[in-house]
Amino acid sequence: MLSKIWRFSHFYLTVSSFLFLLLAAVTGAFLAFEPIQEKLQPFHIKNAEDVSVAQLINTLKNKYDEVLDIEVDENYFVKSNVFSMDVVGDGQFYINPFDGNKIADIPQKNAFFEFLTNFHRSLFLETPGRIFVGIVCFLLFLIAITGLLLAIKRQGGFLKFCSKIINDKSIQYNHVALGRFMLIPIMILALSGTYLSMDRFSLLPDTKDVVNNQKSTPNKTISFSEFPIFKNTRLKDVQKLEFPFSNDEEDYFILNLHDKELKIHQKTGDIVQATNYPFTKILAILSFNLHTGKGSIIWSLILFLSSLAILYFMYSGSIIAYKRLRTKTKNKYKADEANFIILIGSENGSTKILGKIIQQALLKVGKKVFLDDLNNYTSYTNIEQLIIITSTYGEGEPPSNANLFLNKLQQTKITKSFTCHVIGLGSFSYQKFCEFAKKIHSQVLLQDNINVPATNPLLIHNQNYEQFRNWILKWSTSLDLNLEIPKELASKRPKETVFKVVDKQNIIDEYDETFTLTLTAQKRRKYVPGDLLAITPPNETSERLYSIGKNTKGDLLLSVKRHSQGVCSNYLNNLQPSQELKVTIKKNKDFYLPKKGKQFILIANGTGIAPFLGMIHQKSKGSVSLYWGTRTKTLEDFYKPQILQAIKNNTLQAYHVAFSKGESPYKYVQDLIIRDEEHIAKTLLMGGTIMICGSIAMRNVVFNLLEKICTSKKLKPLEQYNNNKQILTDCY
Ligand SMILES: Cc1cc2nc3c(=O)[nH]c(=O)nc-3n(C[C@H](O)[C@H](O)[C@H](O)COP(=O)(O)O)c2cc1C
Repeated sequence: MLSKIWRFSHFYLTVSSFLFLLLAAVTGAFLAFEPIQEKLQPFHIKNAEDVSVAQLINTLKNKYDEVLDIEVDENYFVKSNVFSMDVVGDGQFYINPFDGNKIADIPQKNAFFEFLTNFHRSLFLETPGRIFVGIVCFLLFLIAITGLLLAIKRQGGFLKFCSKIINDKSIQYNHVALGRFMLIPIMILALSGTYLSMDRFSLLPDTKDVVNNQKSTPNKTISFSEFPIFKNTRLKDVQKLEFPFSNDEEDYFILNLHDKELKIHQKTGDIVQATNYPFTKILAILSFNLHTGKGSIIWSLILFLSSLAILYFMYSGSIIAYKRLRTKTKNKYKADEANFIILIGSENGSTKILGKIIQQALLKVGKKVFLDDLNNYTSYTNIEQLIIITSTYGEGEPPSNANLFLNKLQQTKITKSFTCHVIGLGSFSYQKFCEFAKKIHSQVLLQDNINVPATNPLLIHNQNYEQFRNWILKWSTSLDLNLEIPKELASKRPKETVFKVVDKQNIIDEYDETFTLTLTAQKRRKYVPGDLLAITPPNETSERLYSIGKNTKGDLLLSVKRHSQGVCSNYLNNLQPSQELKVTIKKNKDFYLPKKGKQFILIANGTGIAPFLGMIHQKSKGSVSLYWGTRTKTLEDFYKPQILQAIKNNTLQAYHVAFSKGESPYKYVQDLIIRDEEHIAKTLLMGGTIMICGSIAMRNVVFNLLEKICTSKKLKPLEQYNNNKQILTDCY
């Protein structure tokens, strides 16, 4: 509930201040350079800040006929207003505090920065503009606070706020990861701006603390440079010193320090009156420096980055909000009219899109369907089928629109029995993969009157649409429905590419048949070993994915096992050289040979060798070992020239093979792993990468072995290597 409030506030605060924030951030980014430009002016004299006031007065009095005042700015540049009958000149200028010489005239304020400053402060609307700017600045502070609370919630609590954020390549990741760095400076920026506005409109209490000292004795006259206060005060503590206007004893030196103003008797040097600035004024000075970056190049640069970060947050926030709004639920039928109920558990909306796809497809064939959040679960009068699709968050926690579901499931009396299917969306990067969907599935299994055909829920990694689509098609066929499910999730369809078959080789042994297709693209298309090729056989609706290999000429290489009933493998097997086929290339960046690292171990079984046949020709900075489990030597011979070529070119350093049906001391790829466990352990320890491609069964066995190696060699738990992407898999 609380997180809903934060999200709601975060969204509406940002929307309400959107335009000004945009302008403020853009102008702020430019203005951050003003203090840098000022600081880089050649008016700075080394150690000027350590000169005492007495020393400076002495120097100036000797050099000029009259000194009116001295000012020291945030950069410790010293200005003085002097009068002289001599050629040394008079007026106000920058001086060298060591010898009193003029360094430079005071330059005019840069017109560009002046324009921007006025716009930034008041939008050229004078007082109403300043009030508006002050309010928006306060809103920015609230936005930063609500954003911080949301980030804490997303990370699973305050203590985990600084723990690693799993990079799921989403825009939310960028939003949160950048937020962790930039929210604090943005808060300071917003708070100091708000404070300055309040100060400007005298909204802060102004309680001056004035201390009057006893009048001094008139006959004790000493020279200025001997005044203890001047001797003990360095320029770094001074803002301004005004000299007495006349010789009248009632005319004092007025010394403005950073925290107080002193009136000093011009003959005796006694402090006649000390006015401590109220704390609010000291804070206002601090706020000014923090908001403008005056006096510090580093802080100015941080302010510049914060302004850019605000712009990025506005962009990423808009996309996140758009995605959420796009998935707002609309229903044609009421809950009690519907036979199909789809309930969604989603935090960021992607799961909802899947629910909508089923909803639209069912509506198209005239079915009554109702789509809702899991939290709104109730008893439905006409329900026949319930489809639950949910993501998982935190450590196996429900998304925020599903946290009440399990309780409601227990409490709601089921008046009409129905069939239920559970689909979980999650990511292998998290320890508790699709945990919430699993929890739901185990709970619905226990309910009377709910028929659950599947023993396990369908669990989908990384929103794999293909897997989801295939499931829906199978489910709808079982209900005799002919649903039209779009082939691609994205509104922008990926480009189809025409490839020509340049070579085809079949390898038939007594066990089965494998073949390779060498394809060349008609138009130049960029692909990387590890990418996937999506092929939809003619007259078919669902596509099949194949890992892409690449030969030394840059042609695309497919390795396919022919299944006697397999529609796609038979379609591909029937292709002959010079025939064409249309395919789409899907980027699979999670399975590229990493650019960094010193050790790479590639593990494959069967046709899982395909992407590795490309990778072993890539130039990497480390040593690459290939482990392959295949059936017979005949099969190996088929791929061997490519492998030998890579060894010759020194892009592959080691190659190990096991034959499950041939003569070999090693039957399976896992036997090789047991043999080389030292090498595997060392690779993990040194930050190297293990890539696995092939069957899921092989992956599971290899994972078990890796787990054992991690325990016996006292490495970190396997999950950690998984999480930091030292183990990459592409299995089917
Ligand atoms: C902060 C965070 C925590 C997550 N925790 C898990 C988790 O524990 N288990 C899991 O399988 N997936 C986890 N995921 C992945 C999401 O469940 C997955 O990306 C899902 O597709 C998001 O769907 P949605 O956009 O509908 O919320 C997490 C994602 C994020 C951003």
